[in-house]
Amino acid sequence: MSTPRFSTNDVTVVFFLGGPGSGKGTQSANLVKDYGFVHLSAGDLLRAEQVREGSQYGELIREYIREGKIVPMEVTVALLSNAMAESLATSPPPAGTKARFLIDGFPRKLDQAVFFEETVCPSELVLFLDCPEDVMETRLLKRGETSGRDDDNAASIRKRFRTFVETSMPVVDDFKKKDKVVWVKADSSVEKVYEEVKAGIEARGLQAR
Ligand SMILES: Nc1ncnc2c1ncn2[C@@H]1O[C@H](COP(=O)(O)OP(=O)(O)OP(=O)(O)O)[C@@H](O)[C@H]1O
Ligand SMILES: O=c1ccn([C@@H]2O[C@H](COP(=O)(O)O)[C@@H](O)[C@H]2O)c(=O)[nH]1
Repeated sequence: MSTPRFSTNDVTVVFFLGGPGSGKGTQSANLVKDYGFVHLSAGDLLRAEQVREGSQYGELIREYIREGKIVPMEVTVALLSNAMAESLATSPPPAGTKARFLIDGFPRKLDQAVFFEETVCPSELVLFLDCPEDVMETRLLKRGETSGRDDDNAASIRKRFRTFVETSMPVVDDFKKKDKVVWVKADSSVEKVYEEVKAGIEARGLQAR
């Protein structure tokens, strides 16, 4: 078995999961401000790689995202791992503290979770936003009016929901069995959801910084 690239002595990884439109990006902004997390969105990293000049993965990523499918994990894990290394090199955490990474929208498949924890860093916690599909759909269609995202349309949203239920929920269930999940209902206001997020992570020992 390989040694993870980052030690849990230096780095705290929190995976942030939830259906498309459940509010992960929105809540991440609060968590960065109050808890000193570095926010790494797997979807954002993939979208940046998609348009990077010279990327060999641009077309593949575009197709997977439009179809709501999960990009092969080697691509995503390399992007995340490199982003962590770059963050540690350019913005190290305050002396005597561990860097905190909030990894948004990843892992979305069981093999990704295993591969990341074995080769990059074991996670400390999984924060999960639980939101009904009809609420998420309304939010995504509204976001689609301005987001410019290829996948914020009715057809892609349906495919993303299906992938989430069939492939990503088993990841949450697996972490739940390991008692690693902070489970938050996410169909109320941004402020109310954040109160529950804070209470949940603080109960697991993560304090504001
Ligand atoms: N609690 C909330 N109440 C109402 N609207 C919300 C709430 N949380 C987020 N939104 C809005 O819903 C949309 C989706 O939120 P956000 O982008 O944070 O979701 P996400 O889980 O990161 O989605 P994705 O995984 O598709 O990127 C945004 O337009 C956001 O402003
Ligand atoms: O680990 C990941 C994360 C994302 N994707 C692909 O990107 C889109 C959009 O992700 P968001 O989190 O909604 O920004 C997702 O539907 C997947 O196609 C991925 O393949 N792997």
